[in-house]
Amino acid sequence: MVTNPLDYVEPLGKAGASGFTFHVETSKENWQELVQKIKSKGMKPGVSLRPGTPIEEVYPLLDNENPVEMVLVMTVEPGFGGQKFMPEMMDKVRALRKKYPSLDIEVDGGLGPSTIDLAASAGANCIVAGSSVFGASDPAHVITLMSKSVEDAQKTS
Ligand SMILES: O=C(CO)[C@@H](O)[C@H](O)COP(=O)(O)O
Repeated sequence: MVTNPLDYVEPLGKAGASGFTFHVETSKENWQELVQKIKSKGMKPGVSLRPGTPIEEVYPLLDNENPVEMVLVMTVEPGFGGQKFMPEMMDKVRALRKKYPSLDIEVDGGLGPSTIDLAASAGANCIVAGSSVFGASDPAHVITLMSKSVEDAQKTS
């Protein structure tokens, strides 16, 4: 999480990033400028929200003629890996999936074999996982398991 995302759009675009996600909490005044600049650099714009931020705060960024294309629901406070997944954040994922059936919805924080089904069944289709993968004896197995959970949930939704 950075407080001045606009400063990073150009360097990340030059470095070859394909997407750029900024926090709604730090971008209330300039999100439209941010989205425009991110797209002009060939990146996909996304918006993220902290656990204490209501989901309604991202709706204006989606219900817009130049919308963000992904929402990242933080399932821990941003800052560091290894924190505990907050299952109550799945209400936000469910609300988003109901309102925007084809939106990319990402979750980040505490995702692993024991929490992936909650996120997948709520409607998340992009998963950020740190410790559960890098701390596993068989990281490929954990990735396969989580991918399957998301794919299976999408088939039944
Ligand atoms: O860095 C953060 C949040 O800022 C973490 O949420 C990681 O992005 C994922 O780490 P794990 O929770 O999977 O260990």
